[in-house]
Amino acid sequence: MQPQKTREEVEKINMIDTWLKKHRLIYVGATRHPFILSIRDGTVNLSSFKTWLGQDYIFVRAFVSFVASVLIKAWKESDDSGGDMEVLLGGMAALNDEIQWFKNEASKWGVQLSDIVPQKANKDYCRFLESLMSSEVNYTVAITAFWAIEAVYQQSFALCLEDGTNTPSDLQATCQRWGNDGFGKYCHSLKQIVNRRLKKASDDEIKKAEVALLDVLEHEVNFWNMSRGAA
Ligand SMILES: Cc1ncc(CO)c(N)n1
Repeated sequence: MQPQKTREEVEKINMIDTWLKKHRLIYVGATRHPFILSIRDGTVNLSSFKTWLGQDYIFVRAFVSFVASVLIKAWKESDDSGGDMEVLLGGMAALNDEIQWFKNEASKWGVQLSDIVPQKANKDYCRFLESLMSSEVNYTVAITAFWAIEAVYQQSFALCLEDGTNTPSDLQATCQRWGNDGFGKYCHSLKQIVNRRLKKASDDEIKKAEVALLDVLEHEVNFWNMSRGAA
């Protein structure tokens, strides 16, 4: 007979779900933010949307550098039994598309990207990404943050595509970008990598990864809040 698993062992099998249960309220705060709910119910203020668009373009440029740093950590540290590098490379390819998409979208909405000044929440978030790029931060912690950053957008925008929502037709493409099934599957692959790493991680690494997740959720809420300030 197999020895019974302790509660800690059971929790570690799917650490992410354990954490999302534990930090439910802050997760919901990041994934059902009033800005997203306003897109979903069609009451979104267009100046809010444009603010978000311009700020996110700046964020994504920093994010690409962060993803490159995660790829380097994967190469150096991962046993790569899950094909981590391919998943990360796919993410980078999607970001290449995404930068072009932001440029097209900005010109469609009359947003001049060269004039955008990063707001405080954006600068804080980019600085946080930079701190994770340090070689002192290990792969498990960095990829936990990476998954969380992608998952918040996936969950948020998928919410705007559900049946019975009033998402304005000219914002559908934006919601599709992060809310589509392919992006959902990609986030799921990232989550599996994170869970696999956390199962083998030391207590210290696990603690740091949990803090990184909470930091991401807080930065995401502050990021969404910027658009509200513009209304
Ligand atoms: C602020 C923010 N979080 C997450 C993503 C997902 O790529 C993004 N584009 N911007």
